[in-house]
Amino acid sequence: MKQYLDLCQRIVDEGVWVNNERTGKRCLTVINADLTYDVSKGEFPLVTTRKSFWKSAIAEMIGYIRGYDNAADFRALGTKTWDMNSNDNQAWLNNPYRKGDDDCGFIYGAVARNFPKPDGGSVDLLRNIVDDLKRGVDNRGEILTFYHPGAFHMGCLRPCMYSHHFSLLGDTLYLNSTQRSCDVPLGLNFNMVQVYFLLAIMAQITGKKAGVAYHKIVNAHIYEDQLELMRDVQLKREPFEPPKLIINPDIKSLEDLETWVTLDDFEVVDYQYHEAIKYPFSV
Ligand SMILES: Nc1nc(=O)c2c([nH]1)NC[C@@H]1CN(c3ccc(C(=O)N[C@@H](CCC(=O)O)C(=O)O)cc3)CN21
Ligand SMILES: O=c1ccn([C@H]2C[C@H](O)[C@@H](COP(=O)(O)O)O2)c(=O)[nH]1
Repeated sequence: MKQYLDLCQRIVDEGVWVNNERTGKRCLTVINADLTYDVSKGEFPLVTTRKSFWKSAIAEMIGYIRGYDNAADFRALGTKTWDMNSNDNQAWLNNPYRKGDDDCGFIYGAVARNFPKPDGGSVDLLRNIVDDLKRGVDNRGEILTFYHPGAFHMGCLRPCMYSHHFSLLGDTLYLNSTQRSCDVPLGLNFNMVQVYFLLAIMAQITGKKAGVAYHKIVNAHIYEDQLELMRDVQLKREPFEPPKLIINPDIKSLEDLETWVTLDDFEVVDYQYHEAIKYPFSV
């Protein structure tokens, strides 16, 4: 939590205004931030200086794991986060690849579970990583990537947290996640939860101990219409002690995550938080 608040304060104090063409808004921006979550110690990075809808964040990551490409599927799992990007962005609405209402196109997990090979066919990156880790193999390239520049024109948004690199030291699993672009008031609130969750659940389904997750952010920004709420409301609040994330121990495989798992399999205990803040969302 301190790491999050320090980053927010750094943007307020040192950020540079940058015009963003896609959204037509200005963003107060810094370059490079490194956040660390010790999953072995249960350091769940949930924001306490406003109510965080952590279930939405976990639902989004499960949707990526399942390879979803449709906002209706994300909604059925428990998150509305893809509604606006799939249905409210004019450039995407005009895109001939859009298959209809709620279609997100070729994004995130849809790419990673079906990564096209230049010589034909595709690779299921996640399946391969899970199979390797289960056998105790780390080939120094256990990289779950959502980033395919040759397919950007076929999706509603380029992936922001685009790479998750897993490593084994003995039977302890580590994760390095990289994010190219970060909406600190809204997106990061979810992305921190997702990095922690991804390491915890991958350790659980591969039979390894969870170690540390390292979260690298390149462009960290606050949109102009979010700044006042961040500077004058959220940053004036005192954080509470962090809560704990409890995951159903019956989740034992990638197939479990793909089939029967719901948000009822996750619980957050001892979550004390300040009241919700509604930050504007830029499509
Ligand atoms: N501008 C922008 N920022 C983002 O963070 C973002 C995107 N676009 N596009 C793709 C996804 C969608 N994400 C989202 C979308 C909506 C919320 C949001 O509205 N959060 C509210 C309410 C959440 C809820 O009720 O479940 C929040 O207060 O956190 C957060 C992240 C993260 N990503
Ligand atoms: O997981 C996510 C997804 C998206 N974001 C934010 C970061 C940016 O504000 C926008 C994406 O815009 P680009 O023009 O494609 O950079 O969404 C996030 O923080 N986390």
